This record gives sequence, C-alpha cells and structure tokens, in this order.
Amino acid sequence: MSGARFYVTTPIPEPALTLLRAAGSVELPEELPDAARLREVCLSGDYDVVVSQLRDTFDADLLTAAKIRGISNYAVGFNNVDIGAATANKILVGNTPGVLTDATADVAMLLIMATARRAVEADTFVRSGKFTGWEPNLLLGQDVSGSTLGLAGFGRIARATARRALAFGMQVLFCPRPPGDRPVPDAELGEFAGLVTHTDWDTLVTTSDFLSLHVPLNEQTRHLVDADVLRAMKPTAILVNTARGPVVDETALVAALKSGEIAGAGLDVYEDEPSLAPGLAELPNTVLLPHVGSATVAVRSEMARLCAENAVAMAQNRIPPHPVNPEAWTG
Ligand SMILES: NC(=O)c1ccc[n+]([C@@H]2O[C@H](COP(=O)([O-])OP(=O)(O)OC[C@H]3O[C@@H](n4cnc5c(N)ncnc54)[C@H](O)[C@@H]3O)[C@@H](O)[C@H]2O)c1
Repeated sequence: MSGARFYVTTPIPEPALTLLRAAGSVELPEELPDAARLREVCLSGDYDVVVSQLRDTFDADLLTAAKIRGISNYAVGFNNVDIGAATANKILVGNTPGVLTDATADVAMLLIMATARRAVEADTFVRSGKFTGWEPNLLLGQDVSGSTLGLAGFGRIARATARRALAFGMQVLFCPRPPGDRPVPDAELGEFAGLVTHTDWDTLVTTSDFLSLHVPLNEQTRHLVDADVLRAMKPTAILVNTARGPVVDETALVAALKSGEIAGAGLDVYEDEPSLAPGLAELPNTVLLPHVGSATVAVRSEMARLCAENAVAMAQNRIPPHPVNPEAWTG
C-alpha cells in the first residue's frame, strides 16, 4: 500500500524505517518535537500514525483534538499516553512487549548485584588511586545467594528476573498485584510452580532482602513504595526499580537511605526524569543508571520492528500485532 503517512518522533533503527517507507511516507524530525510541535503534528490531519517514545506526552486534551489513527509507542510501557482518552477517541495505541524482557531483567539483576556488592563505590575507589592491595575489610557487601528476592508484579520482566534469581540461589517471593490479590494457581505459574512463593504485599515488603519492582505505572501503582513501605522494609534491604520512577516516592527514598531505614537502592528510572530527587546523587549506597533497561543494539532493533509493524497495521486500518487498546479499533 502507498499513501500511509507516518510521523516518527525519534530516530529508530532498521529494519523499521524500511518497513514504514514500504507502506507510505515517513517524516523524521531532526529533534524530538516539543509539546507544541507534537500537538501541531497530531492536529494537522497530515499523518495517520505517530511513532512515539516515552518522552512524547499524549494527554486527554491532545487526544480529543488529534486527527490521527494511531500511536505506536517505541516502548513496552505506555504511561505517556492517556489510554482511556485514546480509546474514547478511537485512537489505537501499540507497544513493544516481549522483545525487551530479558534485557530489562538483566538490568534488574545487574542492579541487585551492583548494589549488594557495592560495584560503583569499588570502581570509584580503584580509579581514585586509593587501592593498595587486598584488604580483608574493604568494601564489604551483602550476599545475593541465599537471600530473598521480592518481586512486585509477576509479568514478563518479573518472571525473567525470577529465572535469573533462582539460578543465583535466591529465594523468590512475588506479589502479582499489590496490595493483595487472589492466590495464583500453580497452573498459571508454569515453570515456576514450586519454585517461587506467592505472598501478600505486606509480607513481600517486610521479608525481602531485595525488593524489585515490575509493575506498570498507573494510578494504582503511583507511589506504591512510599515512606510507610520503606519504613516497613528490613534495614538491610535493597530496593531495585527498573519499572517506572513514580512507582517510588523518591523524596521518601532519599530520606530512608539517609536514615538507614533501608540499606541501598539500585535505580534505572526516576520520578521526574531526567531530574533526580535532591540528595539522591550524593548517596554512596545507590547505583543509578540512566533508564537503560532495554538498551541493547539488538533489542532496540526488535522494538523498532514491532513498532513499525504496529504503525503499518494501524495506518492500514488493521488491528496492530501488539495493541494496548484493541477496543479502539473501528474495523
Ligand atoms: N527500565 C526500562 O527500561 C524498562 C524496560 C521495559 C519495561 N519497563 C517497565 O516495566 C514494566 C513491566 O513490564 P512487563 O513487560 O513485565 O509488563 P507485564 O504487563 O508483563 O507485567 C506487569 C505486572 O504488573 C502487574 N500489574 C498490572 N497492573 C497492576 C496494578 N494496577 N497494580 C499492581 N500490579 C499490577 C501485572 O499483574 C503483571 O504482573 C512496564 O510497564 C514498563 O513500565 C521498564
């Protein structure tokens, strides 16, 4: 088909651009559009589908006025789009699930290991020229093997993290839908039956040595980890967040890390990216990554391919392979 019109807000790798160009025309701006330019694009009537990324915000006001058929998000998360408003306005939204699961679980594990074993402090120490040879009390950390990992959420990335944690000899607890949920039948646990333990939210929080977050950001999960939760965690516990920043009250986290309510935090995401809560960057008991959970060459290419496939389907008035709101399809 020709004639589909795509606006791609951020450069995406091949084969995605070839797929899009085979289906129509592609406009790729030199810079990420600001809110005003994104609004112009969406209201112009010149584009069928916007291929977007997490920094492009589509709120209800924009979606109500927009003259586009779809938004193909270059991410598995879609908290940058008001899905209810998109659906109400018959705008399909697509995402890129699955292809970034292992890469993101690798980063969750990396943060667990790096925080427990103080890898960043140790690296800084060596580079500073202070290393004078083996010293028995130097930079003592925590054991990962034999410790308890609590997973908030038990979807794709949490399960991939559980697989890694079990291989590292960790006990794995999970709470699929905090706070509290129906028990998960063994049949739904598949390969994990008998290997991981379903707990309620309070047990997860109070018994985990490592609490790793794998829930989407929505109104129920915003500040899921707040001052009360941090206070209830073990003083030796480490919080790991590869989900979304606002799932944690970052100001409360800084206070908890300073006062010793918890021992450390490994973060890939922040409440108000790219800003950090005051004091966070100065804390030695943190490992801070710049939202690189899915950042591998191969994963980006696969994400872009899914994104293009979603976009082409939307432009051709088909249900995309990975729809977030299939009910928005008008047939
Ligand atoms: N750091 C990164 O670069 C990066 C990369 C990929 C994904 N992510 C984040 O990780 C999240 C999880 O990805 P996934 O592929 O595992 O998603 P998923 O949909 O497979 O799993 C989400 C889990 O959260 C649970 N959940 C859903 N709604 C909930 C609610 N209201 N309250 C509590 N729990 C709820 C689900 O039951 C499920 O167990 C994404 O939404 C995204 O925000 C981050």
